[in-house]
Amino acid sequence: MTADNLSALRQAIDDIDDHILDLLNQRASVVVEVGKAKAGQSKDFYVPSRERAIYERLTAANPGPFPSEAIRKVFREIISASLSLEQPMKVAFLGPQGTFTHAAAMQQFGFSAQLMPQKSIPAIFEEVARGRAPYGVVPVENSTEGVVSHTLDMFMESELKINAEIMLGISHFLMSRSGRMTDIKKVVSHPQPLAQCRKWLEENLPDVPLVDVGSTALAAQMALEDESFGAIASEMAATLYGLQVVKERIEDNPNNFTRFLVIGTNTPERSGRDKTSLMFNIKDQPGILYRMLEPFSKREINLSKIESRPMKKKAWEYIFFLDIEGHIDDEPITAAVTELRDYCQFLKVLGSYPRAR
Ligand SMILES: O=C(O)C(=O)C[C@]1(C(=O)O)C=C[C@@H](O)C=C1
Repeated sequence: MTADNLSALRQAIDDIDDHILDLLNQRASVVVEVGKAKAGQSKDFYVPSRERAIYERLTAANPGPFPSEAIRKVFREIISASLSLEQPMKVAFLGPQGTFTHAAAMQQFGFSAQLMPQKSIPAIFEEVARGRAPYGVVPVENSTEGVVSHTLDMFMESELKINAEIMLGISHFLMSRSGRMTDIKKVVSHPQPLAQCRKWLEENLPDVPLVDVGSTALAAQMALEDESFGAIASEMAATLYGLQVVKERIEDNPNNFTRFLVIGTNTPERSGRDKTSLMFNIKDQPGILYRMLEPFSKREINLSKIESRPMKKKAWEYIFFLDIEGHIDDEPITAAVTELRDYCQFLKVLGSYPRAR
């Protein structure tokens, strides 16, 4: 290739980039108009179903060679930046910076959102309930460790609604100041990641004591202070805190996902592929467990999750959490929930929201 040829190709790229920039600005101007129209109708600024439809339409229409996996990431940032023109998007999440909840919030809301770290799950509910952030992100279940009971318990007291779900593939990284395995005299992390890396730790650091701390990000901060600490945290935490990665992806099960919920004050519009979460307490009667599922099975409504938690106020009474496929405004779902209500002492619809991919 000659130098002339290379500069001609670069000129072609500059021309295309100018065109992309022009189109981005045209798009941003339209989004500002959408914002004004929505404000006039008191509609929500953040519309997860519309965002999902945009990603899916563009991925399906992509002729290549631009990689389809990158389309969501690029448009995630375009939408995030556009949304910030409508309204600065504040999102409370379980901090400190670098937690998996931080990564989930970033995946959902992009870099232009104003992410606000909180000390606890109740603090996130509080920020949203008080209107200091329109949305919050909380972890709800992990594919290997099960539910995050703090989050389910919060729904017992809170009137907030689920607005979206986020699925995040979880990979654990061992990190330290020096990046040398031989310097590690203690391994620190949240109890869940420690449990998820149990086998790897037994095989590779059998005599090193394990220390539980409140979050993976806190573990990363501790490793930054003390060279003899190895922290198990996200790749994002290693970058944020400037730690050296000792070993990547040390989780025993590579199919490790955590599901997060976006909580807000409203119920999002129907998207056509939704999920509804319910919470209820049933009257104690023979056969009741069987009967509570009948309204769903006879309408062929798919249940994606059932979970029970002890009711704190009464011993041996339980609250059920049920996820079903469909939106609460879909006729069969409304009918099934009305029927279920007859067997319940109380029933709360925690939200209808677009299903994650
Ligand atoms: O369609 C809307 O309601 C918009 O506000 C526009 C837009 C976008 O940039 O396309 C921005 C934010 C919403 O969450 C969804 C889509």
